[in-house]
Amino acid sequence: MGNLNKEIRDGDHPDITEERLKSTFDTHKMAAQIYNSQRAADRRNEITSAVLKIPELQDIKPLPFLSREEKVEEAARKIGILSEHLYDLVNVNDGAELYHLNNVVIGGEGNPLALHGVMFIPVLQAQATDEQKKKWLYRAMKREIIGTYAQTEMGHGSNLRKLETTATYDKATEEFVLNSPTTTSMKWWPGNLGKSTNYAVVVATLIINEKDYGPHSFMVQLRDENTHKPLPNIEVGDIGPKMAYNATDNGFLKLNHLRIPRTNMLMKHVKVEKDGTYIKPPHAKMSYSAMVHVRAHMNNTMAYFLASSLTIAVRYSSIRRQGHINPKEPEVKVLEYQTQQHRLFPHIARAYAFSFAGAETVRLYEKVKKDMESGETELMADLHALTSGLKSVVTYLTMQGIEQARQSCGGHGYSMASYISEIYGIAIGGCTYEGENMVMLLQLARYLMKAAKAVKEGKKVEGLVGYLSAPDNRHSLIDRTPEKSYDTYLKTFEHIARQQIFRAFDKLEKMLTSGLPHSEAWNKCSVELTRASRLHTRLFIAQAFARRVHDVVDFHIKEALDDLLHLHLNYELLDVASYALEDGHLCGEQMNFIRSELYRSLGKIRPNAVSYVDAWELSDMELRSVLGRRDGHVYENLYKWAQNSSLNRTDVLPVFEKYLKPLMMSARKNSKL
Ligand SMILES: CCCCCCCC/C=C\CCCCCCCCCCCC(=O)SCCNC(=O)CCNC(=O)[C@H](O)C(C)(C)COP(=O)(O)OP(=O)(O)OC[C@H]1O[C@@H](n2cnc3c(N)ncnc32)[C@H](O)[C@@H]1OP(=O)(O)O
Ligand SMILES: Cc1cc2nc3c(=O)[nH]c(=O)nc-3n(C[C@H](O)[C@H](O)[C@H](O)COP(=O)(O)OP(=O)(O)OC[C@H]3O[C@@H](n4cnc5c(N)ncnc54)[C@H](O)[C@@H]3O)c2cc1C
Repeated sequence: MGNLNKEIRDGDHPDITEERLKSTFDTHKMAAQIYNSQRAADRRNEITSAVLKIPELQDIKPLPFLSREEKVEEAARKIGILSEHLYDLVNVNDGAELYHLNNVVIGGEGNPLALHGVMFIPVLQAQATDEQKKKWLYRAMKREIIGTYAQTEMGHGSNLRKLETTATYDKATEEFVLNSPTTTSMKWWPGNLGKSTNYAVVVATLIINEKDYGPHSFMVQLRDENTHKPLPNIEVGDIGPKMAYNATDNGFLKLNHLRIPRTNMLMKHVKVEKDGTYIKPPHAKMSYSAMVHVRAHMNNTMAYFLASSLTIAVRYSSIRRQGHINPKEPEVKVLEYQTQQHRLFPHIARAYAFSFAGAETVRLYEKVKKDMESGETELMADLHALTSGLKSVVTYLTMQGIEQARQSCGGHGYSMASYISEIYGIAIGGCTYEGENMVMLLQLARYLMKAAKAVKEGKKVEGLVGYLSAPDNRHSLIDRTPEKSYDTYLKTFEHIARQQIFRAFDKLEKMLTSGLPHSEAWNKCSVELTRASRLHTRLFIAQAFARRVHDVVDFHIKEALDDLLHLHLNYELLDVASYALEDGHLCGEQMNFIRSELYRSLGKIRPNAVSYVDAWELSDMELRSVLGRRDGHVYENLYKWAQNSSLNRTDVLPVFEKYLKPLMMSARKNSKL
């Protein structure tokens, strides 16, 4: 039998090999859990190997040394080369394969086709009629045209009902007139809008006979297909540098009474007839499908970002030696410190949890998408609630985890050589895009309040909120169950979420009864409401983790996942324990029990720590991190990496003659006086 950890190679740093030899599970079999099938895990590695054989697809130099313009150019150059090899490298109908290809070759900072693939094509698939698909979708899929999704404006992103861009129907010419009447009405932020795309699905407020019908989607050609020059009545450009995503040209767009044919409104579900008659869609929010598409996939992209930074931090912690635990012995790997383990291991567990919750979410999304094609909309509210909560909680916890990973690498974590700060910048965009986190937590809260009302009225609720009408224990039985039975943990999470949901509900009801208008009462309860949404979502994540562990057949994989789940449940419970202490559901003694289980878990995870992150099978090419190198040879490569700095091209910079020398000369002269 070969090594269980598949990353072991001759010549690697002995400290990292020592870690890998301790693995109790086959890391490639674990990858099958993370990527949902052995085939998917195999394909990732096959794609990486194939890419490594194409020299033009390698980074020209480490990305942090490129200027913004060079980053934009480098991403476009690679997209061009990828286009030639695409059909040999991936199954183009498999989103996971495309995403992996993107991560290996280009990385997370963006590329000209990102929004084209992530939103433009999905919105056409979901909202275009067959005729419209013939006109745009098939061309888009062949990349004859490149598009984006232009919704957010300078003045409005969250509140779509107040978008200022108007699409006014002109019955006489059977056209819509698209207009940006104010500075704040300019589209602002859409990815790749600035310079790369020649088409956009523009979301504008539909006006017919002076009546406002709310946001609708329109296809707009932005640029000439040959010259790429902006078309008349269109002003378009880049919004400038951002915290990250700097290979992406997020853009602005001003439409000056631009006329487009009536048939450019996406009309699969909703229609404006020639005479201006408006025909409603089966569900008012069907036009929000592209956003739900991205939200449903965000758990997995966040899990990926979190796992990337943890791979870097855990590998580095296994070769970084500093300080002593036993003064008579050599300096220890920093991974031996309990504080380091506590800082990193719970986030490893979260990355796995997000991936498992993500798989369930994508399954529900696929079902709803299929239902919607035939006009069936029953599950849309469930999906919207679930994805709203998850996108908010998962992005926020990912942000925390990545920052802990960075700090756990000490000074070198702060260097771009770690690449963690770039991953952080990219990932935290997710707290904002696709619905600002608080706004989306409040969307979930609407759903939870409806369920709470039903329960109060004596009705039974089911599905995601079924636990609200299930029997509850007054006191948690957490310390009175056999090992590896997680039922009592999950029941405790249920209790906490239920209590908070009803606390928020009661507060809201009390305010409404006192005569406060609903929107004011809602605002005054909104912190409590967002807490309810978070607890409900964290319960779902824990349940999804437990469901996956329950389903695993392979003994060693199950045992290893079980250890992570145990850590997850204890860590997360401690994080939210104050809610259960408040009403005596948990007592001080049980808190001690949870704490000691947590510490025991850290010890159990420790020997497998490197293998848990190796199981994500993130190649050096995609990690782009000196600290996270698979072979553990960090120090010599850190020195090599620094040689890329343009400041090192000469021993003496011109600034010396220009500024520093005069400064020192004058100081010396003065001190002689
Ligand atoms: C050749 C080479 C190939 C190489 C391969 C390359 C491939 C590239 C691959 C990978 C690259 C990856 C790159 C990733 C890039 C990152 C992408 C970033 C994308 C970011 C894009 C955006 O941000 S787009 C803009 C997003 N904007 C938002 O999300 C706005 C948020 N606001 C809203 O969504 C809405 O305003 C609101 C939901 C908050 C409120 O809406 P509204 O005012 O209309 O409703 P109400 O609050 O009144 O609610 C009424 C009622 O409706 C229900 N509801 C709302 N939404 C939905 C819904 N979607 N579905 C179902 N129901 C919904 C709501 O719950 C209410 O129900 P009630 O019953 O009345 O309570
Ligand atoms: C990296 C990145 C990529 C993006 N890509 C695209 C794209 O491709 N296409 C596109 O159309 N857009 C894109 N966006 C825009 C993005 O979708 C919006 O910025 C986002 O939806 C948030 O909206 P906002 O900017 O209006 O925030 P605001 O709503 O102005 O948020 C500001 C504050 O107000 C609070 N707030 C607002 N409303 C409420 C409320 N009702 N209740 C309580 N609090 C509230 C928020 O919680 C937040 O704290 C992108 C943004 C980023 C950062």
